[in-house]
This record gives sequence, structure tokens and C-alpha cells, in this order.
Amino acid sequence: MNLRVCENPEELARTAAEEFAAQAERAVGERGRFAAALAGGSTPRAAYELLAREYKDRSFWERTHIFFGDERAVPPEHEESNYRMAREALLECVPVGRVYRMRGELPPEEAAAAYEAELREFFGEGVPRLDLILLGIGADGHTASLFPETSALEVHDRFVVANPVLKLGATRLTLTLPVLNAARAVIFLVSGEEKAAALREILRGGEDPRKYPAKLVRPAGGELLWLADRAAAGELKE
Ligand SMILES: O=C(O)[C@H](O)[C@@H](O)[C@H](O)[C@H](O)COP(=O)(O)O
Repeated sequence: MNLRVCENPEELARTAAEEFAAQAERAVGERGRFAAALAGGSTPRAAYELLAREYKDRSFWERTHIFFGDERAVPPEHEESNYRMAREALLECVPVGRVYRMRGELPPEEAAAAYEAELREFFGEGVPRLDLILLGIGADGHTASLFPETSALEVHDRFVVANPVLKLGATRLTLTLPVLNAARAVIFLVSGEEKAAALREILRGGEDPRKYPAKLVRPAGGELLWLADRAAAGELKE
């Protein structure tokens, strides 16, 4: 596990964009394509916008396939849609037909099954192995839509599930831990003081991982990089 503390959110975005591009170049160079899953929420938006502004001419986009780590059960034009955020911030760089959206407008179980089928078709047999998965964390230690004490944490035989989240009063679509842990590289982007306690617990604490699901993300044969700004890293002893 590698932790890099960035001075501020701007440096976090810049570092994240650099790492994304480095992973893309490496994947295209080694395998002729780059398959990445984007994080939702608000933190990654600045990094996506930076990629679209300063990396849009890079040749790796021609070989890039974009997936999603999770999605809300809403249509793509909804303000809460992770796809909408990514479309506005980044997806103009990605060739048509290379963005694989979780279809939040469908009944969640149907959407999860459809996305699982898409993953199987793209990646073939076995657990889908993405080149890069970007993730965030909530102040409660969730990541993607793997929320504390939810049923999705126990799923090991499927790649995408509809995860009922009681405290949200909603069902979310999410990649499961087997997929997150099969990635060649996982990068967490964590910004803001409100994440500091969770980050300390995830990286240094001994609490039950079911209470802090981000602890369960340990890619077996891949890289794990935590990018945090100084505010989010405020409770980590240097
Ligand atoms: O759908 C989502 O919201 C994300 O996938 C979620 O896991 C997010 O990464 C965290 O909740 C952090 O969100 P912020 O970046 O908005 O703090």
C-alpha cells in the first residue's frame, strides 16, 4: 500500500490525472488497450476535468474503455448520476462505444445482471481484471457502493450487484470486492477534513472491516495507491 499526501485538492487532482495517464500508457503499451473504472461522487471531478483539458490529445484515449465502479439507481441525465458527472467532466475524450454505463434507469437487479453480462463479454472468463479502478471513500468508510454492514460485502460469486443501502433509503449498483481486488491498479482519491477519521481508521485502525469496507480493498496482484490531500490526511501520524 502506498500513501501519497498532496498539499491541497488541486495537487490531488493533478496527481490523480498523472497516475491515470501513466496507467493508461502502460496498459496500452503492454496489452493494446486500457480498461478503467471511474469513481463517482464529487472528489474525482476535478481530476476528470484536468484529464479532459490537459491530456485530451494523448493517444491512449483511442484504446481506452471506461467502466464505472458504481452507480445510483437513477437515469443517466439525473443530477445524482455518476455517469452524468463523468460525461460532463471527461467522457468527450473517449471514443463512442467505449463507455460502458451501468443503467441506473433499469430495475436495479436487472441493471446489475446486464452490467455483469457486459463485463463477462468484454473480459472473458474469470473475474474481470481492470487495468485501473478509481475509488473514493465516504466518511463512513464505504467505497464504490459497498456500504458498511450491507449485503454486497458478502458477495464473492458475482461481479456486479444491486446493494440495498438502508441508511440511504436507496439501492445502489456496485462492483463487488472480487472485481475491485482483481484490478491491476487501484487508486483511492480522498479529499477533505470530513474524511480524516475514516482514513485513519482504514489505514491504521483495527476496527472490523465490515464497518469500514474500504479496508477490504487489497488488490492481490495489483498496485494500491492512496492519494489524500493534507486535510484528509490530518489524523495520520507522519
Ligand atoms: O457513488 C458514489 O458516491 C461513489 O462511488 C462513492 O463511493 C464516493 O466515491 C464516495 O461517497 C465519496 O464521495 P465524494 O467524493 O463526493 O466525497
